[in-house]
Amino acid sequence: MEKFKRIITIVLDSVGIGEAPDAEMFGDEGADTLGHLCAYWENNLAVPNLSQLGLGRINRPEPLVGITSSSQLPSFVGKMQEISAGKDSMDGHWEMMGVAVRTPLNMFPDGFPQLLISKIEKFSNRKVILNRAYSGTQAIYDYGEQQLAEGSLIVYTSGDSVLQIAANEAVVPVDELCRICRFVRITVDSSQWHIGRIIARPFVGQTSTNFQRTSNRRDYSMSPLRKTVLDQLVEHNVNVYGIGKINDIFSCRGISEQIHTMNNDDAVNQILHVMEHTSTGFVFANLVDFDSNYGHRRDPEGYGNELARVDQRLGEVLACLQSSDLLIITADHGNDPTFRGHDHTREYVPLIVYAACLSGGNLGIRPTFSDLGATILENFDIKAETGGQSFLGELK
Ligand SMILES: O=P(O)(O)O[C@H]1O[C@H](CO)[C@@H](O)[C@H]1O
Ligand SMILES: [Mn+2]
Ligand SMILES: [Mn+2]
Repeated sequence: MEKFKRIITIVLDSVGIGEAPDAEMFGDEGADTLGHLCAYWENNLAVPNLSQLGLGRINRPEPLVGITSSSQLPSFVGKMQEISAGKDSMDGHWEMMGVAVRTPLNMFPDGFPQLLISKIEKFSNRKVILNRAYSGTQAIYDYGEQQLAEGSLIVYTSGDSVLQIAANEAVVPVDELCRICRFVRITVDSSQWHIGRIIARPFVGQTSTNFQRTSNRRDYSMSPLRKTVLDQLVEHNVNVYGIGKINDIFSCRGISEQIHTMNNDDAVNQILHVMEHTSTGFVFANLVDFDSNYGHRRDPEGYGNELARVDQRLGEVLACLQSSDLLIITADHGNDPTFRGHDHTREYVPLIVYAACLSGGNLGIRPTFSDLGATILENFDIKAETGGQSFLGELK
């Protein structure tokens, strides 16, 4: 088969497809983002495009309620298992791009060390409040009024290796919050703390009843430990278009064009824009709203509505595909909106691969997300170690 001129990979952030074999180690046995979502919606989850792309053909213990197991499009489907020590977005995306982090990064559920907090307070000249694991929306609900009155910084974390700082845009301008987060990134990088991401979480509003987070969120990730598939592509003159938080997750490395987005709808607009204006390269897009607005909020109603909205827009992406394009749809981890707690869940992720020239088939269970990166490199004739096995040869 001829190689593809362009590969478009869309990451539906947190749309997992059932507990991974090691879910128990994460306290996530029984988690099943898509399975529980479909069951919650009974037969009313309207995802015709994902269904046509073979979502219901992915092998799993129980069929997805209401999703047809026959599909008209000749796609290849499967699921991928994560080998990274963590189950955060950074882990998932890095592993897809050939860099699995096998040593766990540090987590601080009971709060970050006083030394780090003091450094943040000294640099920012602002007081740090909260400092422990908390839901981000609950944090601004419970502490937002204090933060607004004091001009302090709400520092919190989760079940991931993240340090998040929430502050009202009215008292801590976004630029200043980002400057503080960059300072924390540099400070953490030159220490023993090993934290995956520092995240700026600006919000607006006057009282706890109307506080709202804004799209000015910024993630400051560690720099990838080794060369990623993205680095390899750019070095070999293959253009990489990073849409959504891709740029943040890869610490700006290996990306030819960085496209920030406001929400999932905007992300699809940007995908379509890039597709209309290029015909070669690697388009890598993340649709974060499933995770941040619905998964962490344990909101299956909102999650399903969002999946239906994105599904509808996938119709536009399909219509825009050229004959030399390969479309890949996957996810970076689970975040079951019906599960206990409010953290990511250790799950398989779906793997849907479509091009008009294919006859369709099954890719089985891929033992690492890195199979995706290996496939991309092979397609662009680049030889480099990813830790994964390319499935390019299986696409017929
Ligand atoms: O509760 P919110 O602020 O959405 O935070 C979530 O966002 C982080 C990044 O996905 C996760 O680690 C989790 O902490
Ligand atoms: Mn994610
Ligand atoms: Mn998340």
